[in-house]
Amino acid sequence: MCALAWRYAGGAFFLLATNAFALLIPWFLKLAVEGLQHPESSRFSPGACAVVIVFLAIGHCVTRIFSRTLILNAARFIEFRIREELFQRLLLLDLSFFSSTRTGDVLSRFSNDLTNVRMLTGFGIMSALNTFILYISAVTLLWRIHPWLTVCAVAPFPVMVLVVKKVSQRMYQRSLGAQEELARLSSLAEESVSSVRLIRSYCREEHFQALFEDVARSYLEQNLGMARLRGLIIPVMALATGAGTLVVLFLGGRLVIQGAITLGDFVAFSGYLAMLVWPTAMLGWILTLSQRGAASLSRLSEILAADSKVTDAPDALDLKEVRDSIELNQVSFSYGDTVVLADISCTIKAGERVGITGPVGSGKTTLLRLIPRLLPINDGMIVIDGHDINRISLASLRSRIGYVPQEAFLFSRSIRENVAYGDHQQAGDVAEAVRQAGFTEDVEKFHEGLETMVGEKGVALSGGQKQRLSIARALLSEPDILLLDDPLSAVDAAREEDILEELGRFYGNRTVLIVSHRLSAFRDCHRVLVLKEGRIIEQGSPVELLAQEGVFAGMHREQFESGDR
Ligand SMILES: Nc1ncnc2c1ncn2[C@@H]1O[C@H](COP(=O)(O)OP(=O)(O)OP(=O)(O)O)[C@@H](O)[C@H]1O
Repeated sequence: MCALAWRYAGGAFFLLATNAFALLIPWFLKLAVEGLQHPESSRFSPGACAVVIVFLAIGHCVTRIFSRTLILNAARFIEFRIREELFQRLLLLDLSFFSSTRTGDVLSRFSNDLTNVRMLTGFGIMSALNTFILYISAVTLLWRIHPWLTVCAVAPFPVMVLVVKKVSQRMYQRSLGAQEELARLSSLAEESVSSVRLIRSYCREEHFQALFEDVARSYLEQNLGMARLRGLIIPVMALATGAGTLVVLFLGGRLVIQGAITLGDFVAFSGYLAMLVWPTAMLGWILTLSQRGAASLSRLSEILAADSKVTDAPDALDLKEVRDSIELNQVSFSYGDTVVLADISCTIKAGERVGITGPVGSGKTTLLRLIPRLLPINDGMIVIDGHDINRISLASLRSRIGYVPQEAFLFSRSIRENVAYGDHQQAGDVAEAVRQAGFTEDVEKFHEGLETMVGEKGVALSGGQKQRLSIARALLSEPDILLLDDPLSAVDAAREEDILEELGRFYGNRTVLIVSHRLSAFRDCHRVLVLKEGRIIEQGSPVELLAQEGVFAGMHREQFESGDR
């Protein structure tokens, strides 16, 4: 049996013990009362009963601690494992999952849904077990004292279960609402803090103040509503207990007078009935908890069971180095029903530098993302060094490729750590990569050089600096293939010249694909592909394309005239 099952089994054992101790207390109270009434015929003196009750109370307390610790900790372990697995799955999921799922939604699965599952597997299971044990044993004992009195006394209980279930459901809705308002409040506060300059320059302080007040008020109302509901539960329980006690007092009292039950029986009966009140209220809560937990489990399993199209084939091979060409054979790609790339075929020889340009949305980024398998190929095939990339292990394929995405993502760490991010062996020369990316001059201006912290998402760096850091990160791993997605869009023309000079030296024998709107980025390229609506409409060396007088030549003319070369 696994450790978790042992914890639950141990927890159940201690729950049994704790209930046994609890149930014996009213029984000894009964014996004590009978001892007081008939000292001559009773087996235990009231004093002996009091001592036993003290020991029973201690036993009850100790076993309760063990049962709670074992079961609630088991739930914590379950939560820990699901969280781990969830995160592992998230890192493996296809990019399409992230395009179709909101970040807030993913985060809420990590917080709300995991909490619901923990509550179900901890408190839920413990309370269900406890209620089950207590009901079986207490009702049996009540029945033994007097069957009809038992039926009358527990009659109001189903009403209590229904009311608590209803109230706890509404409380859950309120708590969801409150959490959503809190999330809105936090993101509004974060947005306001990060855009404080913009708010001031447009004199929008009052507007944001009013917006914040609205959300804060709605958060307050949700919480007040929750407090009102919570306040309802106690009177409901008191009502049900009172009704039960009234029945016991009225009917039970008469039974004592008639001599059908003893006074001790009456005391024990009242004790057992009181013990049932809390577990009965719990029953309503457990029902809500299990509905909520089941819904959360199914939301979590959507991620846990989500299919990833980009995975390693069972017999995936390791790509040690890339010596040969990259071939694209009739490659197509669609986002849903929208065709983004159609029938792309071309061969990029080893060491060739290929520029890719075309209008906005023509599929350039998508084409680059297909090569390291960041997106799955819908149709056709990409072959590197004679191997279909779907048969190459993802880790080895990606380790041979340096990819500089359009938007540089930086972690809030130092420049050095950001550059060395992909260098698992920490063998690369960070300073050299920084130099090759044309970033040295900027780094030297910072007091702490490479150790400068870049702030959250690199707020302390300019757009161009972020891009160059991103290039340095890709260069550090000395890749055989370099994929650059508009890497110089935020870099000024003078700096672009220097970076291209440095990059040109780094290119060496590497195969390079560089996407750019600025044609000047293609100065070292042997060939340029022009994409339009997902198809290659022109290709050739820059000189050949200029001579063709097509789209490329038109773009060149425009940029030449506007001075953006
Ligand atoms: N995650 C996505 N989900 C749905 N459609 C997408 C997604 N990403 C891109 N697209 C669409 O695919 C098309 C091609 O996008 P892509 O980013 O490849 O174009 P691009 O040529 O690189 O554009 P740009 O020059 O602006 O960088 C666009 O029409 C875009 O709207």
